Amino acid sequence: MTPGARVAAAIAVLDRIVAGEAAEKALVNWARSSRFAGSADRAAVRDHVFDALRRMRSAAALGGAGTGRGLMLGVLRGQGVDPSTLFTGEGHAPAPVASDERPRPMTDLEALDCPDWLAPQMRESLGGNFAAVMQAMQARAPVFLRVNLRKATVPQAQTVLRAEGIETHPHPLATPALEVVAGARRIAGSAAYREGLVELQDAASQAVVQALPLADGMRVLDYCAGGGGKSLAMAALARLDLSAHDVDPRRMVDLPARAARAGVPVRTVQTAALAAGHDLVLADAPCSGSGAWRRSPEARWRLDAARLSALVATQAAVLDAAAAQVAPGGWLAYATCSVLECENGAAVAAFLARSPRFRMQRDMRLTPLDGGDGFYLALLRG
Ligand SMILES: C[S@@+](CC[C@H](N)C(=O)[O-])C[C@H]1O[C@@H](n2cnc3c(N)ncnc32)[C@H](O)[C@@H]1O
Repeated sequence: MTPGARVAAAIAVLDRIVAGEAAEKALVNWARSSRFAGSADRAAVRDHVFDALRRMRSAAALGGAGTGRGLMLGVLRGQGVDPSTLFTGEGHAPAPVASDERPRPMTDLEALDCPDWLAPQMRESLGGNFAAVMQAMQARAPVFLRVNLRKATVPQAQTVLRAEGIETHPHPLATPALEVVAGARRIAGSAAYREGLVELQDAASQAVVQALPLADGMRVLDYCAGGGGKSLAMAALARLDLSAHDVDPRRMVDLPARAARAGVPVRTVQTAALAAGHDLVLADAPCSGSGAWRRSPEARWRLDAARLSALVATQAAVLDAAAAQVAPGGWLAYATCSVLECENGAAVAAFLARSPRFRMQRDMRLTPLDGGDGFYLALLRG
């Protein structure tokens, strides 16, 4: 595909997303109906689409319309690319830019790609960092790996990765964290990945696990395990008696194979089989994902006030249920990948007010300005 044809494909995919289709589904549907597209084409179209989703408001203003075409015009203008070099009308490229397809002025919140309704809460949560964090979330997220310290040291993993064309730098957010600076698309096929030397995991997610008071022999429950990213990271740090649980056990289907590849023991547990008395329970609760909007940019536009209140209610229920699994004197660790205080400090304050058995020991707030996703962690002792 020519660069112009890739832009035209992104416009078609964006039109479907604007009409309500989920981004991943729209991309898969496009790829299925475009067998001529190779992997480099698919990657380029995906990058265009996700660049537009990260900047939907500012791109619409720069492109003069909120359609797929307007968004792509705006994305290119925002990147300093003259759209007329791609909108040529030749072959499969989009039609030439018309004289009325001009940028229009934008508000401060449009320029920051912040939904109007959420701005007051975002400002209150982020204080003086509001604009800088919103700007950081307009960019692509770095790719991070977690070195599995059970199998390799950080320099050893770097050497193996380099031999496969993957260049990395250690990242200060967490000891096993590597930022990938070249060759990211080779990771999934690399021996280092297949043999469990490294896992894909955001550096802030790794920092959250590193901040947990883990020690050999502890009985630990990952209460909201999902795919088990944090279970695996915990198991790599200490020799634990570790159980992974999720209200939706289908999310954990790949976990036994991932644990085997990593060479760590993780037991998956159904809700009915949960047995209280854990030294540490991690509740990595479902949340708005407002710290991870670089990675999942659609979430920013799909969130609304009703969904946010429902999430806060779920977080309260998760905290109460997870707390019941903590042994006397044990730890309850509450985490979200949100930067919103209603899901973070306020959720924990409300929990502590109704659960006098627990005391706050420390908490940690990370934003994309620290390099990884936005994350919150509260360590409570019961
Ligand atoms: C943020 S994700 C977990 C991500 C995972 N810990 C990781 O690091 O890859 C939240 C998970 O909580 C689960 N969940 C939602 N409600 C829950 C509940 N009431 N009890 C337990 N898990 C729940 C969801 O199914 C989802 O997999």
